[in-house]
Amino acid sequence: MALPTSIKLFEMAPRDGLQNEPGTLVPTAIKIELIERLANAGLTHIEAASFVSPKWVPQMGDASEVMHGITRKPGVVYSALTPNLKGLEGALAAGVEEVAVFGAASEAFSQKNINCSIAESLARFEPVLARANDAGIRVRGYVSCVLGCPYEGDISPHKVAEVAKALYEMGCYEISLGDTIGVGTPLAAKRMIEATRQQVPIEHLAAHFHDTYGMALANLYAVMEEGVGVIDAATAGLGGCPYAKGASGNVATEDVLYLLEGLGINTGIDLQAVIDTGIWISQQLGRKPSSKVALAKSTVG
Ligand SMILES: CC(C)(COP(=O)([O-])OP(=O)([O-])OC[C@H]1O[C@@H](n2cnc3c(N)ncnc32)[C@H](O)[C@@H]1OP(=O)([O-])[O-])[C@@H](O)C(=O)NCCC(=O)NCCSC(=O)C[C@@](C)(O)CC(=O)[O-]
Repeated sequence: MALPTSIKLFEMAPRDGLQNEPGTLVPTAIKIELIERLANAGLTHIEAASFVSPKWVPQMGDASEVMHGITRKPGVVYSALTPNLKGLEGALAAGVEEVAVFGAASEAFSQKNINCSIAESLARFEPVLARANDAGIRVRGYVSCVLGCPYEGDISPHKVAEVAKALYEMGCYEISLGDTIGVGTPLAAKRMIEATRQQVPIEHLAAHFHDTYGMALANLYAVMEEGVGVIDAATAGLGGCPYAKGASGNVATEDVLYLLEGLGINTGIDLQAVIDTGIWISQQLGRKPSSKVALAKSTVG
């Protein structure tokens, strides 16, 4: 199948990128500056915060302050994770204009991550969708562990399709399919998409691939060939998941942009500005960006 002619990038660094940062809390001002720099670089969808329990994910404990603190750029959607009604109410009070619920295709991961079964999570999301609908905001849905689980191992593509379908039928406008621990390979990624697109139209599917085994770009190319046109990525390749030990961050935004430029797919995003932002945030965190493109195009290496 031909590759999509346009790709929407969903930037994850402020949320998925920072939620698992070890050590001291990243200052709110740094998070705000990161979000503003990303918007200025041309990213139009930025997952900015997470309204989850601060006991579970301390780095996201200042979600409200972050959302209140950012200067919003017209045309940019600043979204946040909301696992339940409490999170949604916090997000609404902070002026969030799009939220996301997050489930899993693995029972064990669901328990570790959000302390309930898959069925309980779906039941918990129903009132979140209803309230968000009343408030006039869109809800994205995530499915974690679509290509493998740290506790259960292999995950059936049919289980992924089943959970994605439930979220879509509940009203999620887009379903982001997470290779949470980055174990996928291209053929497995294709098979997972083939099964899921039977239940959810391909234009409502997004790829959210972590790069633990260095396969994320290859997997993205494979699912783009299946028609996936939305990609989640984190500048500097920041991140990991608190409930998936050893998992590295999302595929780096810089690397995805370089791939897309090479394919002649224009995103309107300024690659150099993203590289600079990745170097800046990595310096704040005391490390180098994990983006190969950033390292190749700069002197930080
Ligand atoms: C879902 C819960 C809250 C259930 O946690 P729980 O303990 O089962 O919830 P509860 O309803 O029994 O409440 C317990 C306490 O948490 C509070 N609470 C309850 N809800 C909230 C809230 N929204 N915001 C703030 N506080 C909250 C609640 O008020 C209470 O406070 P206490 O009375 O003990 O002081 C918990 O398990 C949690 O916060 N988990 C966080 C999971 C998480 O953030 N994981 C990382 C994101 S998912 C991910 O990274 C994957 C993804 C999306 O990127 C895709 C991929 O890569 O695959």
